[in-house]
Parts: sequence; structure tokens; C-alpha cells
Amino acid sequence: MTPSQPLQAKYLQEDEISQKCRDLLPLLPREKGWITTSIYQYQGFWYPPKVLSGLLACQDHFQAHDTDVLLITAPKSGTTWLKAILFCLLNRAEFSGSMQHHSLLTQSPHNLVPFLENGLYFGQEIPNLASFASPRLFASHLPYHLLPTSVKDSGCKLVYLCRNPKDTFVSFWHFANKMRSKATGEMPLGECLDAFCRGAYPFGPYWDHAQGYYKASSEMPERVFFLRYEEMKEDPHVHVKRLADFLGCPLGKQELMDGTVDGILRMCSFDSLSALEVNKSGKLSTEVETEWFFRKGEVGDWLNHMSIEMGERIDRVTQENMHGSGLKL
Ligand SMILES: Nc1ncnc2c1ncn2[C@@H]1O[C@H](COP(=O)(O)OS(=O)(=O)O)[C@@H](OP(=O)(O)O)[C@H]1O
Repeated sequence: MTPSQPLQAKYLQEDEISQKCRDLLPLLPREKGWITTSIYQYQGFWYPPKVLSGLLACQDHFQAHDTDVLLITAPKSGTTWLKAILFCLLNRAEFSGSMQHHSLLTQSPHNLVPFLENGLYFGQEIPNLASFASPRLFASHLPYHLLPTSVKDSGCKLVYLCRNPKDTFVSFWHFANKMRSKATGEMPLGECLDAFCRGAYPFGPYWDHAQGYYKASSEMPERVFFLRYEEMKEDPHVHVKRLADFLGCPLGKQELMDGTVDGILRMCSFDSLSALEVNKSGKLSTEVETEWFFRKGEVGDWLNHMSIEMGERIDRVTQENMHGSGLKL
């Protein structure tokens, strides 16, 4: 590896992209990436080439079922946490009584709940799609207007999780630096901040992403559940119960009495998940190290990395880009 070559997880490598994507790339606006050499703007949002290839394949191949549940997030909004919680909620009958053999103890939330647009799954189509029991649970970072038609046309349910953009940005910056080889060194925070404020980073702009789902949730509250990381942190019990209601698997009287919600929240807490061997020293098939998904898991950590002025800049850009949507981030 030459010193200028970033270490790239498989799903970010620039080889093995579809011919459809290869033909499209030269027609698209291009920017320098934080992790990949370049990112491309497609229908208003930015992607590394392999993710774009996965997105196009996903749009062409994915057939949603009415019973599917999709967790949607912008990267670094708390996906790993919600993947674990939704997996526990939807599969709680299987593990009732004892958590000792729970899948989360030995598997990463990212293996149990795969991303739809991950190029490895959708180069052709998710290889083991047929083995997913109903209700199938997937995750995605796709913006609302780029979801496969079958998702919009089916009755499947979407859970959208967003997070304070300043913490999201800092989390992403840390993750990007983990992904870069030691040889290439850290990306300067200021350089990343410029790109973030222009929306030019994977799945950006952040505010457009959140607004797409906020609008969908206002129009179809029975299909799209809009949730914030900070709300989950503040009162997770309330929101887990609301999620169960929304997903059509409400917690019964007995479950509410026997501490089912406590059990799920304990199992999925930052401290529990990050202490598991699989999340400490594991690697995903994409070659991403599982520990990179667990850093601090705190609200307001941006203050430890950015100046007040930098924070105000993100606030200002966020305000400017709200377009009177009513959404407050
Ligand atoms: N269980 C739990 N509880 C609370 N917070 C958690 C949890 N697991 C992961 N995290 C924090 O979420 C941040 C990673 O974001 P994502 O999981 O969305 O990453 S990804 O988009 O799937 O790559 C990242 O946030 P930062 O710590 O601020 O970087 C993780 O630490």
C-alpha cells in the first residue's frame, strides 16, 4: 500500500462496481472524499462509488414485504444502538425467559441487521435474503426519495433515527479517521467541517436527509416513525414502548411487569454491547472493525472537539437549510 492510499473497508473500495454505476459516474458532480478518493452527487446526495452501485442495485432488485421493518438513519446517528433494540423487540418471543443465548451476545448488530445498500449484499442481491424470518429487519442510510419503489408501495414500516448534527459530525469525523490508514493520517477537523456544511460527505446533506423522513412521518405517521437519539437517551423506556406499539408488537401487561423493557435496554446499552468480545475485537465481512461503532455514545461530545464558533457554524447552516419544514435539529 502506498502512503497516500487510504485503507478502505470492502464496501467502500472502488472496484467491483456495476456497469450501470460505472456509466453514471462520469456524468455526476465529484468531490474529494473523507475516506474514499472521491464521492459523487446523485439526485441531491453524496456517495462513495461502491455505495452508489449498491444503491442502484438495491433500487432495481429489492422487493419489500408488507411486514418488513426498515431502520433508516444518516450515518453516525445511533444506528448500531437502534439495530440492537429493534432486533430485541422484534425477536423477543424467541429469547423470552433467558437472554443467555441471545444472538446479540455473539453477533454484531450490523450482522443481524444488514444495510440494504451495502454493495456486498446488493452487487447482485442479498445472498441469504430468503433466510430472513418475517418480520424482516433491515437498515439503510438511503434518503427517502431514493428508497426502492417497492418500499414506498408496500405497507412496510420505517423507523427513522436522527441525532444532533454537531455530535453526528464529530462521530463521523472520528469514524472516518479510523477508516483511513495510519499512513494517511487524520483528516483535519476544519476540512471535514467545510465539507459537512456543504453537505459533501457520504449520504449528506444531513438536513435534507432528516427532512425527507420528517415530512414522510408527518404525512404517514402509521408508516414512518421519527425518533431522536437524544430523546432515546433521555427516556428510553417511553420510546421503546412507543416503538413496540408502532411496529404492531405492543408490550403486554405481563411483559411490562416482568421487566422486558429493562432487559432489552440493558442488553443494548453502550456499556453492555461495547464490552462484548464480538464488538471489541470482531470484524465485519466488510473488514470494518466492530469496535469502531462504539466510541462514547454521549450527547454533547462535540464540545470536546469543536470550538463554540464551529458549533455555531453548524447551527447556522442547519437553520438556513430547514426550509420552513418545522423540523428542529
Ligand atoms: N448502545 C449504544 N448506545 C448509545 N450510543 C451508541 C451505542 N452504540 C453505539 N453508539 C454510538 O453511536 C455512534 C455510531 O453511530 P452509528 O451506529 O449510527 O454508526 S453507523 O452509521 O452504523 O456506522 C457512536 O457515537 P459517538 O460515540 O458519538 O461517536 C457510538 O458510540
